[in-house]
Amino acid sequence: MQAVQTLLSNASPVQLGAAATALICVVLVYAWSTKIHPSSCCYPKGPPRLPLLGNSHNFPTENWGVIFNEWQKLYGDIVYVQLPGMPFYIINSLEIAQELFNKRAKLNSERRIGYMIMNLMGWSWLPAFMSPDALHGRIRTLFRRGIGPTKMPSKDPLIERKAQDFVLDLQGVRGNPKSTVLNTVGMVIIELAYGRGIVKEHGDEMIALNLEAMNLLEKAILTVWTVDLIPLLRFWPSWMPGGEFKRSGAYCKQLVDRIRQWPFQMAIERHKAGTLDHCFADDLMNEFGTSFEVRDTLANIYFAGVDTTSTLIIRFLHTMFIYPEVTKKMQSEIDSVVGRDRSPTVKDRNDLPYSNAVWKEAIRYKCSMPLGIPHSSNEDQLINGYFIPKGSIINPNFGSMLSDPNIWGDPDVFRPERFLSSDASALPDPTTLIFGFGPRICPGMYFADRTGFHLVIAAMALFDINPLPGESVPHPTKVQYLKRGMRLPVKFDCVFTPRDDKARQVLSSLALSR
Ligand code: HEM
Repeated sequence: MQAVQTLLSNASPVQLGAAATALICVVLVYAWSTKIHPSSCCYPKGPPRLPLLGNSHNFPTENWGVIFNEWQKLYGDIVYVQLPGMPFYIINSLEIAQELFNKRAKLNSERRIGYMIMNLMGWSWLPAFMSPDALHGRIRTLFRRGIGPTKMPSKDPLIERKAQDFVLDLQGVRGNPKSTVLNTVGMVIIELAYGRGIVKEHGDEMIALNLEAMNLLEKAILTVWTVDLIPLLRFWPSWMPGGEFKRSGAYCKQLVDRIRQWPFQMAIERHKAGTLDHCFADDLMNEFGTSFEVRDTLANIYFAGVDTTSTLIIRFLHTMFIYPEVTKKMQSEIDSVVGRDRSPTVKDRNDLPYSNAVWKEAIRYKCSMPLGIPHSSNEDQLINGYFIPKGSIINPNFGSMLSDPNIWGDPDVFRPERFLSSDASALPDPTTLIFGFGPRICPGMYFADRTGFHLVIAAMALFDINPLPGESVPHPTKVQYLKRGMRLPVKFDCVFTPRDDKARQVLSSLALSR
């Protein structure tokens, strides 16, 4: 203090004036950096916008993952896009995503889904679309009770039995194994939810119903609905010209209502009669009764789990197809741990470090589900000096995070060994990252990872994945992927050939035991 007084008494008026100006500047800069300025110029960079139309003209209608990665290279870790009435942010950096969705979870865990999907098509009960309120919290609790990390081991017998069906079905595949994988995962999920008896009697019908509703939802998500932009249209009579949106909404709603009610009623009847197998429905009804939350948790599992888990498995099998030398290494690890006389069990996983590394790398490499479900902000905020207004859509780009050269060094190289090196613990875990963030992180992640890994290990223990006769394995750089949200290979024509006589024997004895 003394020193300050001495300095002041020795200073000239000009020096005092300069010091005061500097002090005021420091105070103003501090105030500026801690206060949010809605009118500020500090929006992140983004693709060129047109007056009034914003980015409506150059926002992609497909291939989002690839285009968002190109934008990352041009505009950086936060990209700003202006859609009609909707500021849209693409978050390409893991660090920024963790700040926004984990540390500031209270500000950034909303969803913003339109009236058409929520009200007219009847999807407001899907937890992925709900606001993070008390009901959403209760449904997440039910998920934890049924398929949380401590519950999953009780599902191992189901997963192992279905893995046996899977390898038997793969024997017959000539061409793309997609439908075999989708059918297996669909059956695992429906049996997990409603039990073996219901699946035996109604499984195919339930899958068909769910698929139809899911296709309608997928199309609806990719459509800009006029009723979402002009709320007055909500009162437009469905029989009037232009009322098609109401009629197609009503059609979807009756499908969705059937998906929620019909299997649940069957499960209630069997539960009362004591004939319901041990399953998710049984666990939840024993603990929580037959509330609508229980019904909706069960009905959601198929939508949320089938396409996603199947995509991971198909992409893994395809990666093994194009990297046969990795398949060989994995098989020799499986042989040394499991032997050749039995099928792998879920518990074998802990003893398969190389196979686990391949699973992680297959999820990371050219990420199959590059975009999560967009979050929305419920308050104005600043991030790294950029402004995000309340009501913005904030979309994590996993594809960019999983191919960031600052994290991965050589992201375009398929190299499972990166997860076995001495500094592997510093790497993000793709088997966690792709499931999202904060209070909205995927509640099905333990199920998807456990089931997915076991199904692929069961397949790799017995089969080589070869090209069809007369064709050859495509070079990894020549592979093309679909331009949809789930990036499956455009062409995956293969044949699952039993590795040798030992594998044929295991398959024959499995077939006999059915
Ligand atoms: C490979 C498979 C899967 C992937 C990659 C995946 C990924 C995701 C992602 C990225 C989210 C959004 C997280 C966020 O907003 O930050 C999510 C949400 C969700 N997932 Fe999954 N998921 C998978 C499988 C499953 C399965 C098997 C189930 C159910 C059995 C499931 C149920 C849900 C639900 C209910 C939500 C909404 C959570 C909420 O908004 O609170 N998912 N999933």
